[in-house]
Amino acid sequence: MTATLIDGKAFAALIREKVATHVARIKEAQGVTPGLAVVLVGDDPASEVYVRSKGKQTVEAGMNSFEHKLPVDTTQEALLELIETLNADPSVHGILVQLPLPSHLDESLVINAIDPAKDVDGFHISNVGLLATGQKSMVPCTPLGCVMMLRDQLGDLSGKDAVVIGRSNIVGKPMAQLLLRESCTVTIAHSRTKDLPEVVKRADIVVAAVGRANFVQGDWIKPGATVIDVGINRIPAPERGEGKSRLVGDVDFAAAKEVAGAITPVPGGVGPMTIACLLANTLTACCRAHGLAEPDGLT
Ligand SMILES: Nc1nc2c(c(=O)[nH]1)N[C@@H](CN(C=O)c1ccc(C(=O)N[C@@H](CCC(=O)O)C(=O)O)cc1)CN2
Repeated sequence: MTATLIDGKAFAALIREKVATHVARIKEAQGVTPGLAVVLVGDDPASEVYVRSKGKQTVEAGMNSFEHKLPVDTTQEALLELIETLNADPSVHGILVQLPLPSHLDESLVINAIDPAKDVDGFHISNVGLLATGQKSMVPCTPLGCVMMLRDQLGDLSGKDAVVIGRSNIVGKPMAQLLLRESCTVTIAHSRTKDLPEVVKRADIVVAAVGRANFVQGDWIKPGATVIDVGINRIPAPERGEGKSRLVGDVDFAAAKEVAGAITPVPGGVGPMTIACLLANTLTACCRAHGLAEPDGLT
């Protein structure tokens, strides 16, 4: 059996189109333009690429992009001051601080300084609590993208057995909450889980978010299961030439695709959905701030 490939790149393009259409509508009808402020501290090359991409896609969707690049030795005080300013700025509907932050900065303190209504990453403790208690919140972008792809692939998710491998605050835990919201039966597995292959084998839905290249083996997958690979791991690829590398996920894709019913590739699966969902969250935050109707299917 060869699995259906879930094309995250194409799906993300559809989400961006939907966002752009709604943005054009509220600009025309209400004179409101959603604005996203992205804060980058330091010069991590991967973060610079993601931030550039966020700015470009924000503008392409018709929204305002405000980029704040701060030096690596920025103090906590200066960063908190910038966040205060952005919190108070009515043209900014979404604020995102690119992670990881340099090690001298306290990530939790910084994230929790963002106005929860503008927290388009959904990482603020208030949004975490709202999501966990089934209330309206801002939802973290990567898990939101995963659930959108699952709904598109499977329709109603209720009653499905889902395993999330990984318990990070950014992906694993919110992913589990979102699957619960969809009425799945959810297991969160992690490094101490006993008989992980057996646990995974029971699942109709497998979400791999462990950050270990090719960790999930093909023979762990239940035939016909849907596999969402959140991992982005760069590994050496000497076959491409000296010093070359390539991206792989947390799932052994070649083996898993022979067993699964559907699977996301890496690259081109979950990754592109992250930024598309950031645009969707920015639009949602703007609509909420102005008391406007929220677009369907983006939360
Ligand atoms: N504040 C945040 N920081 C970080 C987040 C986040 O959601 N909020 N997520 C990641 C990085 N990230 C966005 O910020 C991100 C990662 C990957 C992709 C993506 O499209 N990946 C491509 C491959 C890209 C490549 O070739 O290197 C793919 O998987 O196809 C987009 C966004 C950490 N920080």
